[in-house]
Amino acid sequence: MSAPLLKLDLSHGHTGLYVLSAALALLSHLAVQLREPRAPPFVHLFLFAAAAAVYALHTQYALPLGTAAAVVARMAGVWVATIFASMAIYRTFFHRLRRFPGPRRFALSKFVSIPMDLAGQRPYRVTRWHEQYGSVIRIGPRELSVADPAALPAIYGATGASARCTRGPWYAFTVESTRTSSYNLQSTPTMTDHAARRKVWDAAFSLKALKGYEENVISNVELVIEQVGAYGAKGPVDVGQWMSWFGFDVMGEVGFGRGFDMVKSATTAKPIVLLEQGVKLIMASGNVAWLMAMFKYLPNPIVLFEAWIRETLEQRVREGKTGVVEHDVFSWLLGEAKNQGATQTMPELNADAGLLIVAGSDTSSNTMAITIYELLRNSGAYARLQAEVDEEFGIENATDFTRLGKLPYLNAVINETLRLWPPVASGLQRNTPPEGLLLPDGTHIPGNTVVSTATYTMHRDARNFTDPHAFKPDRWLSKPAAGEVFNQRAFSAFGYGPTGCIGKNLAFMEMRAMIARFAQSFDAQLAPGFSPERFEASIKDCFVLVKDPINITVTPRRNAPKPQ
Ligand code: HEM
Repeated sequence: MSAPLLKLDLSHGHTGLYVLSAALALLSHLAVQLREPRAPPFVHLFLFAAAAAVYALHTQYALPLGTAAAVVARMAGVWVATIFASMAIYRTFFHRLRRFPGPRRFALSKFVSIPMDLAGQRPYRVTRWHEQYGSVIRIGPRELSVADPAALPAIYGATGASARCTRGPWYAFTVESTRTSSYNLQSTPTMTDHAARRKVWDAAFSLKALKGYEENVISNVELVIEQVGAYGAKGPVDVGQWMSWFGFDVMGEVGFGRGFDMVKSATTAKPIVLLEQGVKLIMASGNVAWLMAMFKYLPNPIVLFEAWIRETLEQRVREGKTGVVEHDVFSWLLGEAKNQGATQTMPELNADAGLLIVAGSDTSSNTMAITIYELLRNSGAYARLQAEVDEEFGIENATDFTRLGKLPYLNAVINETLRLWPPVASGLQRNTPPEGLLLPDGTHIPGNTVVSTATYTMHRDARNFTDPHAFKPDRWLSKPAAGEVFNQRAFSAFGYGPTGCIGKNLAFMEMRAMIARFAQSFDAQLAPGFSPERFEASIKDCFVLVKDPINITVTPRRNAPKPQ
């Protein structure tokens, strides 16, 4: 037996070992102070140290293996308890964010946020905290939430300190959870790299490119109208489900020429089932970096969806070379549309394909479904929309995108729905640069702080919108009356600045055509027994909005315009 590296007297028990664990925990805290552990190496180190300790106690101190393992398990317990206590004390009394108000528990650890995110309650809780503590609050150990519209340019703007911000840790987590481990456009950390990458995407969403997608959008809208008509003749339909199928079908086809045929088959395709499970995992586990990064080592929906994307894209690239595919987003990202090669690597393109499906589907489909819900829930709104569409289009199908863009009430109902139910409801995290950020109200946000604006909160704030919880499309149509407020600067459903939604125009194409054609084709009502209160309480923010079915009855229009 060789001499022990560290001489410990274990003849009077193991107290010395536990004191050593506590001391190591304090040293570990010092090592990771100001930074949250980000990646599995941290966990690997811990597991390696534990295994080494068992081995050393067994071989160097002749403890039986079982006893050595039990002692090390207790040492690990002491280590964990000490580091948590040390972090709690530091974060409460010494941290640079200690002066910001907010719910105390949430300042101690991101673990505390997991149940809230699993339940999809983040925007609602954050709103209550803002009401209680003010406009700038601490919602995590090194995280602040801001509910002041004037702060949007300061945090997300293209110039000044905001341009030196990087994407917050949540974006890195979404990358760390994948095996490709490649950034997509949205998660690209620095604003300079993002701007370079966005140029490629800009071409795919130019007016010329959008024109190429029109036919595809229209044929998918028409298929929904046909299917909802057929299924609606048999009984109530869940309009949320139909819009979701439509959203994915369009994104598959417009994205890379590969629809999922979900509207046609009235079933959810396997990759989409995986995706829906995966995004919930991201939302909940994204609070704790190393937890998220562990997922990629286990079979889980995210890596299975990733594998599907990889195969689909490889096939798309092969087809592109034969010149078969045109008019899809990837014809631009792959450089086919301009007869050039792709400027991005294959892992980057895979990551972007995943982003396209995630960012472009549930966002628009939730908005379409909830717009139809709001129109049916609010007396007279649906009939008013029908009248507007009839007046413009008569017996012609309402699919001319230029004319749809000019219908005031149609656009107002979509915007009002986005205000009440923004599909990206929680804040978009930024990491502040070393010098920090100055907000317009004079608040200085220290460097290396995670900060975001609270979209849902600002949309539901009576200081920005009179009667903020009511569906009132008219607020978008005329100047506010005396004593009323309409602060359009607070409306940030599509994000803000250079990282704002690139798909906004495509989303509006889909939403306008779908809602107008729906109103033109059907008389509709919320199904008997449907409870709006229960439905609204069911809406959760699980990275995408998750909600109960919206059951409605539809019948062909009785008073539709007739040919002259
Ligand atoms: C009602 C519909 C939509 C809403 C409310 C919405 C909202 C948003 C928001 C808030 C962001 C900023 C996210 C961030 O900074 O992390 C964003 C980014 C993005 N959206 Fe949308 N979106 C919608 C539809 C679409 C559609 C249809 C597409 C695709 C065709 C799309 C593609 C993207 C992409 C690629 C980004 C990342 C942009 C970047 O980082 O530069 N979105 N969207």
